[in-house]
Amino acid sequence: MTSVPGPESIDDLLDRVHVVALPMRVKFRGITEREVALVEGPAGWGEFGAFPEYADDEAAHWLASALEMAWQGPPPALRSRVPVNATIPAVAAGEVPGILERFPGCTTVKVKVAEAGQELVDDVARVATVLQTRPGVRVRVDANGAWSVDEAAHAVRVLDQAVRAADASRAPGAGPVALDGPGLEYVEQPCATVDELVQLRERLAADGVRVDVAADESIRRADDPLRVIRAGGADRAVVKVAPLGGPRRLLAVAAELGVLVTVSSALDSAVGVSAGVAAAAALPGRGLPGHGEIFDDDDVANPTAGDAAAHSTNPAADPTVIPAAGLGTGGFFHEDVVETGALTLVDGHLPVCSVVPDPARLAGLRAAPDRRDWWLDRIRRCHAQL
Ligand SMILES: O=C(O)CCC(=O)c1ccccc1C(=O)O
Ligand SMILES: [Mg+2]
Repeated sequence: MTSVPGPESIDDLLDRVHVVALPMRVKFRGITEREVALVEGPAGWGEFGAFPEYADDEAAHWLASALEMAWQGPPPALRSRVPVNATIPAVAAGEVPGILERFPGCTTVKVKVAEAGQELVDDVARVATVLQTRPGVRVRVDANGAWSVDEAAHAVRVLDQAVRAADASRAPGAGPVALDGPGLEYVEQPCATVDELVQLRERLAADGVRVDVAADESIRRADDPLRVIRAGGADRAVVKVAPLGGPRRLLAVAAELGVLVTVSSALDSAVGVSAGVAAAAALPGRGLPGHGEIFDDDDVANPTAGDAAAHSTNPAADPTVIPAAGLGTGGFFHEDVVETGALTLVDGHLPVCSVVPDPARLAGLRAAPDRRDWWLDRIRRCHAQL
C-alpha cells in the first residue's frame, strides 16, 4: 500500500464490499446491466466499477479512486452544485425527446454519434431533434474513436453545420446560416489514436472548421494522460475520476493539462457519480469561449477557499465557470442504490453531497454470488498492484 489512508488489510477491504447489478433503461456501451462494487470506508462510500474487459493494471486506478473516497473523502469544494450535460445515447431520433425529459434544465446536450451499424444521417437526425426539442442548447458529440480522419473531417463539418442551421435565434427565411454563431461546442474522441487526432485538428484548421476536439479515451486509457494535449491532438479534455485514480489525481491532471476539462461519469452508480460531482466542484473555473451567459451561475460556496484554486493557471479564471459535466447518467438506470431524489438533477445541476446507499436497495440489487466472487477476486488482484 501507499502512504495514503486505506484499509488495514485486504480482508478488511473485502469485508466492506457490496457488489450490485443495476438494470439499465437504455443500452449504453452495449450493456443492459451495470455491475459495480461499492465500498464503505471511514470517510464515506467509494465505487469500484472498472469495465469488465479492463485488465488489472488499468482497473487498479479505479480501485485507488474508490479507496480515496472511502478513506479520505472528497477534496474541498469551490461550488455547491455542478452544471451537467444531458446525454443522448445512439438511439433513433424519435426517442430523443423522451430521453431529454430525464434531463430537466440542462443547457448542454451530449449526443453519441458514429455508432456501429448507423450512418452520419442518423447522427444528424439525432442532433437536429435535440435542437428542435430544446432550441438554443449547446451541443457536443462523442464518437468514441470510431471515425477515420477522413470520416471525422467530413462528419464534424456536417454536424457543425447542422447545429448552426438549427440556431433558434435565426428568424425563418433570415438568409444564409451565420458562420460566426455557435456551432458544435466540441467533438469528443472523434478518432482512436493521438496521431489521427493531430491530423484531424490540422485538417479542421485547413478547412476552416472551428470546432474543438476533446480527448476522452486518449486520456482515460493512456499511460500518460498528458500526451494527447502535448502532441496537439486535442483542445480540451474529458476526465473521469475513477480511471485517473481518484478526485485528487483528476485535479492534478487537470491543472497540468491547462485546457478546459469536462468531468464525466463512467456509467457510475450514485456513489461514483458523487465522486465525479466532488471533483467537478473542486475544479478551478476558467473563462469559457463565447458562452458566458449559460454559466454565470451563483453556485460559489466560497470562491477563495480550497487548495484547488491554487491549481489555476489562468489569471482571469472565474471560479464559477466550468464546462457542463457528463455526470447525468443516473437516469440510465431503472434503479440505483439511493432513493430517487437523493442525487437528482435540479435545473440542470447536480448537488455536491455525500451519497450513502440505502441498505434495502443494496440487498435488492445484490449481484449473483458468482459475480460477487468475480469482483472480490478482482479487487484482491488490483489491491496487490497499488
Ligand atoms: O459524458 C457523458 O455525458 C456520459 C458518460 C459517457 O458518455 C460515458 C460513459 C461510460 C463510458 C464512456 C463514456 C464516454 O464518454 O465515452
Ligand atoms: Mg467519451
